[in-house]
Amino acid sequence: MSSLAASEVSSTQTGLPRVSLLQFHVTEDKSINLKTARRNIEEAARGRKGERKPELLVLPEVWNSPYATEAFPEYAEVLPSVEEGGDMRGSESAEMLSGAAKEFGVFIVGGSVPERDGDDIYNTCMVFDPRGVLVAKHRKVHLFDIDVPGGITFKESDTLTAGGGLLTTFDTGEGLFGMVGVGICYDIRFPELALLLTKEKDVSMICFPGAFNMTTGPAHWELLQRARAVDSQAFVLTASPARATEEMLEATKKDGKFPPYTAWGHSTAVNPWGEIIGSCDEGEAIVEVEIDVSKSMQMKTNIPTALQKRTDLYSVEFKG
Ligand SMILES: O=C(O)CCC(=O)C(=O)O
Repeated sequence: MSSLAASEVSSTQTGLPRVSLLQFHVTEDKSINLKTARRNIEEAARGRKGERKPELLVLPEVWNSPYATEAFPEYAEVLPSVEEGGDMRGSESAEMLSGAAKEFGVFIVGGSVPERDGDDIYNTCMVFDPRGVLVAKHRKVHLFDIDVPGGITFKESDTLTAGGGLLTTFDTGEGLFGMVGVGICYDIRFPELALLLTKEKDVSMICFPGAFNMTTGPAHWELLQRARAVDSQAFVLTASPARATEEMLEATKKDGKFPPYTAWGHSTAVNPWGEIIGSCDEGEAIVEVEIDVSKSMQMKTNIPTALQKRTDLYSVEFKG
């Protein structure tokens, strides 16, 4: 069981809304993953004694399945759609997230899970509101296909299809976080996505469930979050799976079913000024932070880059 790390939490009770980032271990056993996620949601949603409870939780990328292209088709579920009112019956992961959101009265950015839709498999994030209603669904737009010799080779497109909807948002209301955007992991490398979320949807916060690795994690994870926060002038929040222990990696190798994946961890929250306001290391953790959304508006007013674009010379265009 993970625990709230005191050093990661603001000690003052300011009355500002809060967000918790959930970082937990993922195994090959889906039923264990579901229980672990549920237990972490419950622990995070209770908050710290005597302090305001978090209003929004963020789970990691691919938390119900091993992070392996071979595993995605096997673990994929038919997920509800926002348009059809969110019928959860095809998905035990959606059912769990929706039930927990309702029980604890909290927004849940449900990390991501493999989604089956006909012959296609997507890497999909579902967002539930405090009534347990599915309010947004983001299919990872930019697939993680990279080859860094001596580092990491990964090709999500071996089994996944890229999502076709770039700008995924949900509204939490003015008293909380306003408009919130969603991307998944590799999506964070594309500044256009964050810029368009600000330009078209005026978000003040962007959540990126992610699972960086031991090559690009130390080099780029924090850098990309701080960069996206500054260029979109919004809070950036990430949640990663906890890094597998040596024991867990050995067991995965011995079992031989799926190649082991070593996540970088380090779930992090960054404010629009580019400062880290909460983070953890590679182990299981719940990172709880206060969010003052007025900081996003302040940045947009004080350093009005959105109004100063030389659109006569260049543009970043949304094609719908
Ligand atoms: O961009 C990276 O370096 C890692 C991305 C990743 O792990 C992912 O998209 O799942």
